Amino acid sequence: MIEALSEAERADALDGLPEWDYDEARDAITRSLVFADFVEAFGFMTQVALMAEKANHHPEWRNVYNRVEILLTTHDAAGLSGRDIEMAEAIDAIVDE
Ligand SMILES: C[C@H](O)[C@H](O)[C@H]1CNC2=NC(N)=NC(=O)C2=N1
Repeated sequence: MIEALSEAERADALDGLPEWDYDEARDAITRSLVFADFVEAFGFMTQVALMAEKANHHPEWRNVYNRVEILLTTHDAAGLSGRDIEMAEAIDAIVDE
């Protein structure tokens, strides 16, 4: 069982993730991305999917044409955990490639 982050831990982590918003209702973080077209969006999702599978930590997400909305939370912790922070950092690195 993994622990959800405390409020102070969350505030610290979010300082380092300026592209992510906190969703209080879900105890989750979200990021919205817009790509040039569907191929770019789905290429990004493919990279994230392979990384997520390796990490055994999976995003909740939605894709509409060139837009991808991502929500990260840890089901095993019923809230935001360090695993979500690591995944957000890894997603940011893929976006910035
Ligand atoms: C059994 C397996 O380890 C769990 O179901 C993993 C898989 N992927 C997961 N993904 C997310 N986002 N949260 C989890 O708690 C989680 N748990």
